[in-house]
Amino acid sequence: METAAAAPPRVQALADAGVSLLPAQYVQPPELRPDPTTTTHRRAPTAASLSVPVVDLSSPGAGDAVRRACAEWGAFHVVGHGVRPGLLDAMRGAGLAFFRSPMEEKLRFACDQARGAAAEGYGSRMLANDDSVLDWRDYFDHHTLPDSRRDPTRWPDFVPGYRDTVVKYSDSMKDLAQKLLRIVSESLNLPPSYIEEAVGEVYQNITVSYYSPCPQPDLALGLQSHSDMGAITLLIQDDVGGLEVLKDGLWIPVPSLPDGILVILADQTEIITNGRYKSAVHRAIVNADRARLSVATFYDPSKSRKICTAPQLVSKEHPQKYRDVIYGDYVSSWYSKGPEGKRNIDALLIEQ
Ligand SMILES: O=C(O)CCC(=O)C(=O)O
Ligand SMILES: [Fe+2]
Repeated sequence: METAAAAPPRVQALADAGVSLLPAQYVQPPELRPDPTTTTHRRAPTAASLSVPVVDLSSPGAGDAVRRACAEWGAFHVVGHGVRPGLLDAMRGAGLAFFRSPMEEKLRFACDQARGAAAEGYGSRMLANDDSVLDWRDYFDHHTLPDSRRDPTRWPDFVPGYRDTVVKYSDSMKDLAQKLLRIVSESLNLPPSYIEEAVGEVYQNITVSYYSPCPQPDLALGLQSHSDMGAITLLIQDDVGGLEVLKDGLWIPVPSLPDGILVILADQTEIITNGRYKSAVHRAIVNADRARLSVATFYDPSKSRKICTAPQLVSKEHPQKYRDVIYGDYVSSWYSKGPEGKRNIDALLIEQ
């Protein structure tokens, strides 16, 4: 178990101190760097025509567009989603105000390392593993649902309106995630409530990530390559850019879309849909000039929930791909091993 003394400094403190060389703990191995010379995953040329699809949820063709986007990308922007644009801006604004506040204020809400890697609060590192390369990122994680986990007194009190904004944002993202899960279920000819019921009671976390300017951005990652572990993630970001999605071996930049929300399918949806829809592998790169902010809202099962593939999607042509899994076991395997360049979900593959 890690001790508080071993905790790395906040990335923002390193950046504010004006370090000109990236500390060794943050240096990625050559093959994982943003522009590696040796890897199968290259970055798309800047003018690449490939970009994450945009689906207008208010249009009659939304169902078909979601089906295509899920099958081809596992990630897509939604517009026409019905969420008040002012709420998206308020959430980004609250997050930014937190990170721009004095360090001693922020540290009053530091996550408790002793409570494990997924503890709520202000933190910097994800993996408990001491030898893993660190992300060039600080974050604030909020436990927002179910209500029994939601304790706003654990969230910043020094940014006016912060707690109220997070509560409103949480409720609104829950509604949108459920609407999307219904569309996703129907797009596979499952009953509309199928995936929502397979996931069970929603465990929602909201993570605000803050990527400080990085002295040597070519050597670092803001957030290493991963897929999200739960069912579905909804992400908003500012206009700085840095999020990339892996598509057919190429890293494709995901620009921010004003008022748009990025939908990212996560691993449990891949298991439930028998791999018809894949979780999207993504990462965040950093830059030397501008800090970047994103807000990810994770819609996850409870730790005790058993996740199983929909029998309707298993057939002779589509044999079951993944073993059933208790969600808590799935999460602990990730925290103990880390992604190691492989997809976590591969550990569940059934030999065909
Ligand atoms: O900052 C981003 O754009 C990505 C965040 C993310 O992928 C995550 O928190 O899981
Ligand atoms: Fe993610």
